[in-house]
Amino acid sequence: MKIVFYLLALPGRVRVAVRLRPRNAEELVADSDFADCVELQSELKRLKLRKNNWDSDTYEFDEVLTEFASQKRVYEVVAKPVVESVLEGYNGTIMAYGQTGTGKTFTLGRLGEEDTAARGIMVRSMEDILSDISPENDSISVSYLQLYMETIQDLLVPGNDKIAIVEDPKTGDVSVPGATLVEIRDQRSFVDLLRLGEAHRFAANTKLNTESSRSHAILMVHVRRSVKPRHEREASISSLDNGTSSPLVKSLRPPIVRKSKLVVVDLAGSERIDKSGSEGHTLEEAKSINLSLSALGKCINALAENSPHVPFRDSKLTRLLRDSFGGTARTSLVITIGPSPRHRGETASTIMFGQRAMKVENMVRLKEEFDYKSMCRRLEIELDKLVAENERQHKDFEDELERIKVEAQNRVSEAEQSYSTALENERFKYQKDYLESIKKLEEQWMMKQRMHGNLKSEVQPRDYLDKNCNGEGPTSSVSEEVSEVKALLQKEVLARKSAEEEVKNLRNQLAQLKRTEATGSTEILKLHKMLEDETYQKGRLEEEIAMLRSQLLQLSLDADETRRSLERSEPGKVSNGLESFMSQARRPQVRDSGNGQKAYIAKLFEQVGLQKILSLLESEDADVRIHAVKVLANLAAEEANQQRIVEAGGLSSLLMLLRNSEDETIRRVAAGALANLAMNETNQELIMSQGGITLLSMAATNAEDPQTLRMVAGAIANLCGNDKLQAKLRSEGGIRALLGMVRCGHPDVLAQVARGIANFAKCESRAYTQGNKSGRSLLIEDGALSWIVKNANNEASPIRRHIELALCHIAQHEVNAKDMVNEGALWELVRISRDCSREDIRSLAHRTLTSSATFLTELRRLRIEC
Ligand SMILES: Nc1ncnc2c1ncn2[C@@H]1O[C@H](COP(=O)(O)OP(=O)(O)OP(=O)(O)O)[C@@H](O)[C@H]1O
Repeated sequence: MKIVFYLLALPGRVRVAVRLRPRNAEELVADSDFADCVELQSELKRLKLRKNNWDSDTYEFDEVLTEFASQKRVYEVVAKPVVESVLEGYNGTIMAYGQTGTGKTFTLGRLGEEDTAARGIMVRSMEDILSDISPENDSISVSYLQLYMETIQDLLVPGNDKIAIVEDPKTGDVSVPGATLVEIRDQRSFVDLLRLGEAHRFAANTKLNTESSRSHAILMVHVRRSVKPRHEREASISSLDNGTSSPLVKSLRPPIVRKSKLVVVDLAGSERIDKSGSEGHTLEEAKSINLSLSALGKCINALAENSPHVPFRDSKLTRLLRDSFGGTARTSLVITIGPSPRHRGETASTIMFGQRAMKVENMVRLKEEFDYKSMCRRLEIELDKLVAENERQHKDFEDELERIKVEAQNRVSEAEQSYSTALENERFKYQKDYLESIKKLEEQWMMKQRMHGNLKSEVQPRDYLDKNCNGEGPTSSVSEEVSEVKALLQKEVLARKSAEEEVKNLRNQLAQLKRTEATGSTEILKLHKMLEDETYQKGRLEEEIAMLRSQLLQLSLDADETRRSLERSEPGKVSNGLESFMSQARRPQVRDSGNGQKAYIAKLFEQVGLQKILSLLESEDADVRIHAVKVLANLAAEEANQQRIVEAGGLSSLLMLLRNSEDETIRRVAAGALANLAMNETNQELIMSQGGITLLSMAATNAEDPQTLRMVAGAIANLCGNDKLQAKLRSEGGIRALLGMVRCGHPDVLAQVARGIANFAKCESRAYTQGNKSGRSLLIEDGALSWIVKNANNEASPIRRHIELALCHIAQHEVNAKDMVNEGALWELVRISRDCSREDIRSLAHRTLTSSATFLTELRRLRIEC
């Protein structure tokens, strides 16, 4: 998608210069006895065309260039202004028209290689272009075409015959997308290219058995320049980008480019229109030249006469030049004439062509477009970087995983090793013990045998051992040892099994770890986000619970206190009521819901009395004051209580708290209570008359806590909805206080600010309609418009809806239209009229756009349909 902005549209007439060629050798001889057919008065910019010896017609041109005019001067008056405006971003056309041999190619196409003073317009134009652009940011490319017999030929790549003319239906811009485009980096390469083009033109003409004057040569120079985004150019909007944008955000902002085009056209010799047949050219060729040049003449006639139909489609030449005549380009035409009286007819017709062309008005336009291509390139680089970074991190992760795996394996094999060594040692130890025991038994047996002189007995030590091992006597201890050893062995076997089990588990865990590694990072991110949300929610809930608990507790304390003080003043009279409140307050259903609490407070209000609650606002005890103001705020939330609160002086007390209290909670709750009271029109006036807006503005400046700011903004927003208070509210700083609170950025605060602005805009709109207001909106005066425009498409719908309404209200009055256009509000109105989900706002925006002359002009200029 391409987004094009049209920034400036200026009317510009086609400029026409006439250039006289000096007599050539033939004319010097043949016409030696005759005067020139023209007389030039260059200072007066006049040309006299002789009718006969005594009479002549006089014509005025934008420039009259005599036969002595240098190529430099011709460039400066004919081409330089066009080249300069091409460099500023406008399209430009320079064209030469005239009879064959009168110097069109001399004027436009001379390369001036031997004599630099002879350089023509094409070469000089490129010199100026190349010296003005910045090679790093800008680019120049060129295509060179020939139009012969209604066929477009590519002079840079002769085989290329697929060149169509494309007209942009919206902008009217003409392009030839099939033409070869060659990028130009220096003057040398451009001159080489012109030479190549001329060679191809010559070859093509030879092949077609024609000559140059029968074809039109068209050089197109495309200039593409980067421009700073408008907001960088206009320091006034610097708040939009105060250097805090991240590089990624910056890279998402597409650069802006200006694309312009310089077209230099060397037309075919004009006399062919009349003489083609008589000079023996083929009928087809003559027809073709006739067709294109006479079509051009017809278009110029139609444009000069402001005719509703201009026959651009009659020939390829006129289609190609559509934006040069009556279009968006700055156009300069040089008509070339010869001096010979023999060609007076052709000269006269050339002069008439020039005269008519002078009447053609163009509307030159500056356009910029977002350079999505280069943004894409930039994003691709950014993406490559991110991918590389991601790969690097992935590799680090893999390496780390591998390291942990190796470490785990090492530990496992170490454990296995130490386990088997320990097992081996144990086994060895027990075997040793066992053998020693056997040895001991054998020695005992030997000793016994010796003692009983029974050495010859048949019984062998091994039998003795066996017997003892099987049963009673000294062998029983050995058998115990053996079974102990067995048990130990058994234990070791089990320990080994469990170690093996553990190793297996560790391996499984490693495998598991590998499997989950792919999804691991996204899961962690998700969990992280969930955790953050949960923590935030938990914090809020905890805050709410703490507040409710403290309210509940304090209510019972207050009730106690009130009861005691009432008992002291009117013993027995209200004690039953307070007793019952105390018990109610302690009953669990009080905690159940807001409704239960409200009912409880209402009953407290009934029975304890408002005066008592108000007197607690001045209590010595800060906690008592806090809870008294909370009770009051709860009461003020009920419309039924509001009048009584105000009559009892509650409004003044709340304002006093807002002014004097050093406790943020008290100020917050007092502002909340004021916001509730400010829903009623009478209260609004009372609040204002008691300096409420100044106090609320002070609170808005000093508070940091979003909840306090929300309450303050809510109170001011309600006051903004009162038609009678508009001027006072603004003069006492209400609008600025509202706008100041947007610093907090909390969506709840922004929603209240937006509501206040919408209320204010609605009242103002009513005042305009009733004739009570003229002049710019006070919101604009106080600088609210840029914030409004910036937030008109805020993603939070409560903010967006209020702002959309505010914009529609402000836009309804023509006096605001210019500021709205300048601040970019028009785009938002167009968006609202197209995309807003609420039909009433959508149609309000549409009505507003179509009923304002300023908006309609701007929309037309920007070619936006509404
Ligand atoms: N202002 C001038 N001063 C000196 N010589 C000129 C001037 N203009 C044209 N000539 C010479 O006149 C001859 C014809 O000029 P040129 O080829 O530019 O005419 P042309 O209008 O382009 O003709 P064609 O329509 O046939 O292409 C050339 O030899 C050129 O050098």
